[in-house]
Formats: sequence, structure tokens, C-alpha cells
Amino acid sequence: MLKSNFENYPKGERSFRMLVDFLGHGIFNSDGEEWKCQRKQASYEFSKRSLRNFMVDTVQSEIAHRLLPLLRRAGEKGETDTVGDATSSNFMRAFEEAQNLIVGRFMDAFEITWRVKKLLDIGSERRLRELLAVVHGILSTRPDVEKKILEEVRSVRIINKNTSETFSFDELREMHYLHAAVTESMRLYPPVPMDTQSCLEDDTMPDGTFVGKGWFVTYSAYAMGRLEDIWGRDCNEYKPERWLENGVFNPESPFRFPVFHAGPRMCLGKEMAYVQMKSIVACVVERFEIDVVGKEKTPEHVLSLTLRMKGGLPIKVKEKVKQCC
Ligand code: HEM
Repeated sequence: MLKSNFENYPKGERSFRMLVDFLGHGIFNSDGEEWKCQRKQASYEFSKRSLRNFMVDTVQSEIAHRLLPLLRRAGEKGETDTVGDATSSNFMRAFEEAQNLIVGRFMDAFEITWRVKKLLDIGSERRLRELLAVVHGILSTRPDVEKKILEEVRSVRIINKNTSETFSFDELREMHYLHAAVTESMRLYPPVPMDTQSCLEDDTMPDGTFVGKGWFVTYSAYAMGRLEDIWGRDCNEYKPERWLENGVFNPESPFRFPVFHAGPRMCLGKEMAYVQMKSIVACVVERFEIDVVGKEKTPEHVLSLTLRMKGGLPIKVKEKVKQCC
């Protein structure tokens, strides 16, 4: 579906109509020539060194000037803060509710239902329209993992004689354990938990499953991340080590680990996403003790176009005492 018979599984007209007022005609919501043209342009832009540098500079600046001061203030106040709370800004609130309503469209048995609601501007469709007007914005509870990340971050800092608050692109690349820890988090909690394509012509999957013309075909990265056949008997355990071979990160095929999708439409921002995630974890873990409030319970999930924690993750932050060298 994602590679050998890619042409037979576009996003499709029906999916396009459901998403167009949210995503427009952009790369995420187009097929055929319209997609090819945007993909070519974007691939070129994404591979440019200037974009990579811009990204690293932006991430470093955001961490040094916004994130770390914010955590420092939270630490001084000693109050509970919530990360990943979608209700914390107008943009996030609107984005959250809009994607839930879009998922509602996929669930309607008859396309006509949501189209009529939209035409009459009533119910969930009215709410979606209002929200779209507004939209157009890891920390594990495993001290052993945190300790290993910290050791790696400190050793990279020492080897590179880095005295700044953040890390360079090349320094982040040296952090294999952190890369494994972040990847393992996404195996169990993929940010895009499901992905749907449409079937153009009748087809039969390699395992003999029939797929009819016009059907939606959805794969679940969430379910695949927990399959014993792929990950073994410890598939439900959080184990960064499964990604390491002699201390070096060993990637899995994207067709077995489709967190960034696979095939010709694979995510273009994967490398940038890792820069952001690794920079944030490295800088935060180095300077702060993070205590997850209520860690006995796994946070409730919100399954939508993206996977999130219901109400965010309440944490208490304490700045570590600076180590003298
Ligand atoms: C952890 C973070 C991320 C995850 C898990 C992720 C995952 C995905 C997935 C599953 C798709 C396929 C979606 C679809 O079928 O429509 C995708 C597509 C894409 N992603 Fe990401 N992504 C992440 C971050 C980023 C970032 C930071 C950027 C840009 C800076 C980005 C740019 C793109 C683009 C342009 C596409 C469209 C590719 C195409 O349709 O040809 N992503 N991503």
C-alpha cells in the first residue's frame, strides 16, 4: 500500500474533501501532480544546509531564551506545571478540537451527514468552522533511563568542550542512547497513531486480504508498535536498548516502524523532529529534576489525528545545583 502499489493508494477525493478546510491543498492533503510538485520543492528545501542550520539555531534559541527560563521560574515557585496541555493556548485549543471534529467526519457512515451539517452550518460542523478560523500553533518516569541519558549528554559536552547552554547538530548526532530513548517512546506512543489511504482499484494484499475499490485502508502505527511478531515478547516494555547495537543506534525498517510513515510519502521533517526532541530532552535533563505528579497512573490518551495526553502531564520542576568542575 505504501510502496509497491503506491499509485493505487492515494489520499483520495473523499479524504481530501474532509480535510480541505483544515489543511487546504498543501502537501499533506494532495495527490498526483499537485503532490509531486510540492514534494519535489519541499525535498529540495529540506535537504538544504541553510534550512538545517536555521532549524538548529531556532531550536537552540527557543530552548535558551524561553524553555529554560520558564522551567527555572517554575522551579523557583515550586508549583505543579503541565506539559503538553492542549488547553494552554488559543491555538492549541482550536487545533485540538478541530482535529477531533475532522476525525468525526471519518466516522460518519455517510459522507452526506457531515456535508449537510456543513451546508446548514449546524452542530459539529459549525463548531469546526469556528475553530478553523482560529487555527489558520519526553520525559519518562524511568530514572534508570534518565541517568543514562544524562551520562551521555555530559560526556558529549566534555568531549566537545562545550560550555554553551545548548548542543550543536553534530553533538546531538553523537547521542545514540538519547536517540534510542526518544525512538522507543515513539514506538509506544506514536505522535501520528493512524494513517489512512484510499483504494483506487480492487487489490489483494500480500497476505491475501481483499481491498475493494473506494475503500479506506488504515494502518495503525500504535498497534504495530506493540506487535509481538515485530518487537518480541517484551513488546510492551519501554527498552531503549532494543535500538542499540554496540552502543550505536540501529534503525528499524520504516515498514515495520511507520511512525514517520514509509515509502514515497515518508515524513520530510524526521531529522528536524529529532533535532527538536533531542535538544529539548538533553538540555532539560541536564539542568532540572522533573517529577511527574501521579506517575503511578499512565496518563489517559486522546486518540485523534495526533496522539496526546488528556489534560497534559503534570510535573514538578527543580533546578539542579550547578556542578563545580
Ligand atoms: C515526531 C514528529 C513527527 C512525526 C511523528 C511525523 C510523522 C509524519 C507522518 C506519519 C507523515 C505522513 C502523514 C500523511 O500520510 O499525511 C508525515 C508527513 C510529513 N511530515 Fe512529518 N512528522 C513529524 C515531524 C515533522 C516535522 C518537524 C516536519 C517539518 C519540519 C514534518 C514534515 C512533514 C511533511 C512535509 C510531510 C508530508 C510528506 C508527503 O506527503 O509527501 N514532519 N510526518
